[in-house]
Amino acid sequence: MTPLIQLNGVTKTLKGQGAPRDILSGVDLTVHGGESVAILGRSGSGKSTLLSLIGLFDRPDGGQYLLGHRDITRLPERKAAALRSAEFGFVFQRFFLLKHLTAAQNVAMALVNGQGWLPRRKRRAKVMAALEQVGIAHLAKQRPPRMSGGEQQRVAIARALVREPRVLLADEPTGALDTETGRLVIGALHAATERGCGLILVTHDREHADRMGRVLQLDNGVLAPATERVGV
Ligand SMILES: Nc1ncnc2c1ncn2[C@@H]1O[C@H](COP(=O)(O)OP(=O)(O)OP(=O)(O)O)[C@@H](O)[C@H]1O
Repeated sequence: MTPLIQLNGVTKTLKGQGAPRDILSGVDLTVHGGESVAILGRSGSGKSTLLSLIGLFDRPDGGQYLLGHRDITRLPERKAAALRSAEFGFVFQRFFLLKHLTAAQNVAMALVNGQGWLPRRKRRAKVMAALEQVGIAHLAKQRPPRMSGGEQQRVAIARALVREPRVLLADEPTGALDTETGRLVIGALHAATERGCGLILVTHDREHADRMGRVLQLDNGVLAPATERVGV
C-alpha cells in the first residue's frame, strides 16, 4: 500500500542572526492511512518545525516529501494552501475557537472557509457527525465560554475532522489540559485513525505517546524509535 506520507532525508536549516543552525538534519518518516505516530523530543528539538513542514506551512531545504504518489517537496504557496485545506486537519495546544459562536457554528466555519458552497442540510449533517465523533454532539448549541477545556479542545478536533482530512496533525493538543481530560482528547484523536486518517501527534507526555501505534523521538535533527520507558 502506498504510504500517506513519506519524508526522505528531510533537512531544515534556520538562517537568522548568527550562524545557520541545522534543526532537521535528515528526517525519515513514513505514515500510512489509519496509522498513529507520536513524536517526542526535548524542548527546542524541532518538533513544531517538523510538523509545520508536514502541514505545508514551510518547505524543507533538502530531502523529499511525498503525499501519496505526489512529490510536494517544493510546492508553491498557492498550491500548498489548497492542499493544506483539502488534505490536512490541525489541532493545536490553544483551541482558537470563536467565543460568540456555538460549538456547531465553530465547526461549520471550517466548511465555509474550505469547501465552497454546501447545502445547509448537508453542512449540518457533517457538523453533527464530527461533533458526535468526538462525543460532544449534545453540546452543539453551547458556546465556548461555557465549556470545559477538554470540551473546547474536542470542538477544535471536530473542526479539524469535519472536512475529512487524510492527515491529522496535533501539536501538544493536551498541553493546556489536566491528565484525565488529556486522556479523553487523545482518545478522540485516536478515534479518527479508525476511519483511515493518519495521525501525527507531537507531545511531551509519554503516557499519551504510548497510546499511539508508534512512538518516535526527535533528537539531534533525526527521528528514531523512542527508547522504552523505564520503570513503568
Ligand atoms: N522562526 C524562527 N526563527 C528562529 N529560530 C526559530 C524559529 N522557529 C524555531 N526556531 C528555533 O528552532 C528550534 C526548534 O524549534 P521548535 O519550535 O521546532 O522546537 P520544539 O521541539 O517544537 O520545541 P517545544 O517542545 O519547546 O515546542 C528552537 O531552538 C527554536 O528556538
